[in-house]
Amino acid sequence: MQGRFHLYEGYPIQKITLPMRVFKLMGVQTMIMTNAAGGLNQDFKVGDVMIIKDHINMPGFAGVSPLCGPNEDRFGVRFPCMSDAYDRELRGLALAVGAELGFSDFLKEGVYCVLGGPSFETIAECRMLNRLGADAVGMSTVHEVIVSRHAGMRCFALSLISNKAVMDYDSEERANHEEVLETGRLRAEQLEKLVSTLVGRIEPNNNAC
Ligand SMILES: O=P(O)(O)O[C@@H]1C[C@H](O)[C@@H](CO)O1
Ligand SMILES: Nc1nc2[nH]cnc2c(=O)[nH]1
Repeated sequence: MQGRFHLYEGYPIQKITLPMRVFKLMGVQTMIMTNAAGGLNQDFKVGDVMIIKDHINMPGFAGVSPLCGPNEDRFGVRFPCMSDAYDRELRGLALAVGAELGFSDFLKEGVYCVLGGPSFETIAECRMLNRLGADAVGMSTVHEVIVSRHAGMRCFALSLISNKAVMDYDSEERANHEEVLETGRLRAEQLEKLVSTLVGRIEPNNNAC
């Protein structure tokens, strides 16, 4: 996809995730997703690339899920499991490929938390999310992962840490979209190399539904 839809743009969540079901019908077995995210983990630096190992679905806590409504049995079960949402094998492969490419210095693993946006987080929100176990915060990806997993596709996702979440009341730093875009430009070539090399190494998913 060239870009994606977001909740903050006003789309119903089922429309945001419709492309995943189209991909499933086209025969796609493995979804690879990327996003820009704010770094909550104090060990993360701007420009780090976080392999997502798990997520916290904040809108889900409030009953906002792409799977709300009658279940589409053609795609998957009513109550899909999410404890293995981010494929362990693909995460391992990405770490290995990243090491081969000399990217280990900026390749991390962690937990992504999705919020609705479009406002960036307050300092209190960042502190809370960090204490809850999130390493990065953003406005996408999780809904897409949920629908992909529901349909039996494997998922792999990367967060580019485009800015550091502000956690300190004395800080002069302010989250802003220009910094997000600039960090994206700086890492674009390496991210492209990482993903294209990874794709070249992925075996077909023989367990796909
Ligand atoms: O689509 P992603 O999650 O990569 O985009 C993030 C969330 C907002 O669209 C934007 C904020 O700068 O970056
Ligand atoms: N919610 C959120 N989304 C982002 N996308 C890029 N940076 C950020 C951030 O700091 N917070």
